[in-house]
Amino acid sequence: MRRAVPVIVVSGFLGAGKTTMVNHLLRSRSGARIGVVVNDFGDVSIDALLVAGAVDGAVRLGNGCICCTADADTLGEVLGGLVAPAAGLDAVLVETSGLAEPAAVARMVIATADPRIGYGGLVYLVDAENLDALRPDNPEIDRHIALADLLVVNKVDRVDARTRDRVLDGVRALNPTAAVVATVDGAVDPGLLLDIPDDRDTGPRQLELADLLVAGDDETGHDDHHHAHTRYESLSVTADRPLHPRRLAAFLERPPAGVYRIKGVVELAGADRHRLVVHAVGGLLDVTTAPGRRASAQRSVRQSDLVAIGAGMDAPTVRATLQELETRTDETVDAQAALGVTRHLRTPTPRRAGAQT
Ligand SMILES: Nc1nc2c(ncn2[C@@H]2O[C@H](COP(=O)(O)OP(=O)(O)OP(=O)(O)O)[C@@H](O)[C@H]2O)c(=O)[nH]1
Repeated sequence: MRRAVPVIVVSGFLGAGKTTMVNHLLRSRSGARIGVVVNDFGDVSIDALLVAGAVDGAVRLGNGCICCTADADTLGEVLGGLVAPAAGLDAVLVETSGLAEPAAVARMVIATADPRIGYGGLVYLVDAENLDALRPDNPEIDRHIALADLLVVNKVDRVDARTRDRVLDGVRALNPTAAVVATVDGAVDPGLLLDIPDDRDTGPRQLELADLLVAGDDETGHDDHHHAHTRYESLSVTADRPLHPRRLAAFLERPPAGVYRIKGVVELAGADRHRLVVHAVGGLLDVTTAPGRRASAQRSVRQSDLVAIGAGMDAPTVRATLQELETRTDETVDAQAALGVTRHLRTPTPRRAGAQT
């Protein structure tokens, strides 16, 4: 079963750099095909859409603020067209107007009840240059920062290092669990937001899951001094024993600070084992049954692979939490435990008579 297409809500105060970031992602040649829903079509350059080859994936949602003028049904219809398999999109970005209530838009995406649509999280852009001046008159900014799954502190080229660090500390204080990156021109690393497909010939070489891991460990220096701030980190584990469903559910629903999204193929322990593909962002889970059961020459079919992707993660804590997901040899897991994860399955596990799980 095809995974639901993640729909990522991009929000931020007027002029924070939302369109700049969306255009950056469209131009990034990541290999991911991205659809865009914008409040003001004029904001997204057609050039960028052409570069990304995602011309069919752009929808303008009337004039006016998305959270006031659209309801879940309207947005659901628009998104339904974009996530149709024929569109072949890997992700959809919903860029809200600068005055939108991001929680309302996120709720609309979640409320669409279309199994092809998955909520991809709330990305909130912060204007590093103007945050201090804006906060007193716009108290909602603090609330929006607190709600975000990923905070992009943009325009750091417009402030000195001390101000940048103060703004970063300030947003972390308002939202201690979100992943936080500092950017110029919204240049977030696409791998933080998007799954980079490995089966399309759109560049010299596509990033694979394994590359994400390598990218996270690669600390080679770069002359671009912003690079270190904009890159994501990823941590992974491979477990030979099945994972404990309750610990896995807790990890997916309440990931450690700095983790933006989690993905993996997991084998659950319990009387009725399931091999599942899990994706999580912002505590929302997208769980499907893993396709096929073939083990490759190197991999055991019982193995679980999990990757946590984020920015500003405490690596030892995340790694330890990942490692603790594996069941211990002396541990028994009751059959009910799996429900913590399987209740998030979008369709029931197909069963064959006598099938062993
Ligand atoms: N110096 C600097 N300018 C930036 C940066 N990011 C965006 N800008 C500029 O800031 C202005 C606003 O950026 P947009 O991307 O249009 O911001 P927006 O959040 O989409 O704006 P609204 O749609 O009006 O809410 C543009 O002129 C951008 O070129 C940055 O990191 N540094």
